[in-house]
Amino acid sequence: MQRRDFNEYKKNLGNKAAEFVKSGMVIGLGTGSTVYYFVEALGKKVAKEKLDIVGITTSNKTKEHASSLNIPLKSLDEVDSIDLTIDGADEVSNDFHGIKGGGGALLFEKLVASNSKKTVWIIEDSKRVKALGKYPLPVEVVKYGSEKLFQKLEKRGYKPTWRLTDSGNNFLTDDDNYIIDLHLRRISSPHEFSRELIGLVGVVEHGLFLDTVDTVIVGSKGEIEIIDTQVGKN
Ligand SMILES: O=C[C@H](O)[C@H](O)[C@H](O)COP(=O)(O)O
Repeated sequence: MQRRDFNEYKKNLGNKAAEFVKSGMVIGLGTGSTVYYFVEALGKKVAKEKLDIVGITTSNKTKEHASSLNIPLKSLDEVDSIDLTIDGADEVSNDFHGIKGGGGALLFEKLVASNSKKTVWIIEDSKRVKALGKYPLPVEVVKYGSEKLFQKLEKRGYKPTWRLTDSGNNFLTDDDNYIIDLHLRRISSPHEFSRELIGLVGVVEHGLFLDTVDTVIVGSKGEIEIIDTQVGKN
């Protein structure tokens, strides 16, 4: 598929997601190239309809983008809860678990999602999979001792790689941590694996988003499908 078509998909997804936003809401603003179009659409909607909303961002990048469009923003600790979060995802399984963090924003995204009454993901159809794991699983780790942690993950057969910048330095998250990507191919028991990763000292968070999403908006061949996942919040 051509890049232009991809961007068209993302634009349609962003516009559709903006329809979910109503005046008076506190809105979680995800991160990524698909959410970019949602933020664009939201900015237009705020200006045109004089919507009274507050956005809670999940990355510095989204914060800059939303501010440039005059979307009113607050930090997570300044609000009681979030009514609705719109975010992207890297992979979504048939049972609606996801891998996120391709852009490195997993920690703040998970904080925002776990404080949201409703979470919506906007994805292209190609991101739907039977089982998670083909997409590298990001693990955010503190810098200190991270080489030891890397070796531990290697010994367990999880095929870790350091997330690097184009200039070859360690990628730094907005919270100033490193990311190790795990190349697993298939995660057969995501809940068990989530507990295992979180149990490792030095792991701050990982990109498995389990039992999180209420609605998935999928873009395929110019069509948009809205799937209510019926996933109960934990
Ligand atoms: O850290 C980044 C986020 O989890 C993104 O939501 C995810 O990587 C999907 O991004 P995109 O819409 O650019 O594919």
